[in-house]
Amino acid sequence: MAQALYIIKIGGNVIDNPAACSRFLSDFAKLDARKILVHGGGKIATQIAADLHIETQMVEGRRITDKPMLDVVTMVYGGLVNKNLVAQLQASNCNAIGLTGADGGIIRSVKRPVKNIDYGFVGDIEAVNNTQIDALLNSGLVPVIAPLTYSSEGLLLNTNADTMASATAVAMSAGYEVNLVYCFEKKGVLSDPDDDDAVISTLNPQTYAKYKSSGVINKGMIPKLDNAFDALHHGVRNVIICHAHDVLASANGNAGTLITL
Ligand SMILES: Nc1ncnc2c1ncn2[C@@H]1O[C@H](COP(=O)(O)OP(=O)(O)O)[C@@H](O)[C@H]1O
Ligand SMILES: CC(=O)N[C@@H](CCC(=O)OP(=O)(O)O)C(=O)O
Repeated sequence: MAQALYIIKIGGNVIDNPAACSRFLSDFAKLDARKILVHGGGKIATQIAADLHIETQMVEGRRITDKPMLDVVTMVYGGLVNKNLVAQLQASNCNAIGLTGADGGIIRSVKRPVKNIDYGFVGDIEAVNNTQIDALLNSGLVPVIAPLTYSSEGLLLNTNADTMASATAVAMSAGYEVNLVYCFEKKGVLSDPDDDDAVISTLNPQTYAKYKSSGVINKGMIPKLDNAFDALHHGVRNVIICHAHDVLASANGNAGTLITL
């Protein structure tokens, strides 16, 4: 059997909460396996853009990224967030290396074509260089990947972090048994939005369709789950959605929502 690899995605609500984030990072550092961290940071980008009097516009969970907004997300994701995560992991004896999709050419995308909506400098992933990522893992490094990609024309493009994690998980499945874990600020996918303990233990496409049509699953959870099912359809072994505090428990299958086909 191929070796296990954990690809863990951490969302912007946790990154924006210093206590929750440092608890997560200390647990992530303890995870004794090959691992990759993919991070978001949408909430901080929105705050810093507002400080600079740049308005945020989201359509179906995706940020409209004009040139001023591209500059903000480049500084926030590629700099502020990525380098702080790396520094904290280094302090926990985890040999992290921070990368955008452009570094080492690890994730290439194409600027999203304009149809009804012009998303601006947003990338749709075309290729993940699993050989290059594997070379980093083989040298004992832990990649920490920011939600930015590059195009063959040399553009830097804003790319959703859930999709970065899913595409990386699919590409790495060529050589590993990949466990993809989406960590956020709730205990899992909930069957009652007002009850933080109402965690759905297993979600398959049928139950997903039911909860989605009743409106129980909505907003950012819909693209996250679409990415989760997509990963399972393309060779990823396991997908879990759980609280950032439960990252170690989830690695042992004891927390969150298990996504199945
Ligand atoms: N049934 C549900 N269970 C849990 N969260 C849900 C559900 N439906 C919608 N959500 C929302 O989905 C959000 C997670 O998606 P998103 O905002 O994209 O998070 P992140 O930035 O962490 O990736 C939660 O903060 C929550 O508000
Ligand atoms: C194109 C697009 O929407 N990109 C996202 C990338 C950050 C992200 O996905 O952050 P979270 O995981 O914290 O939501 C954005 O700028 O919000």
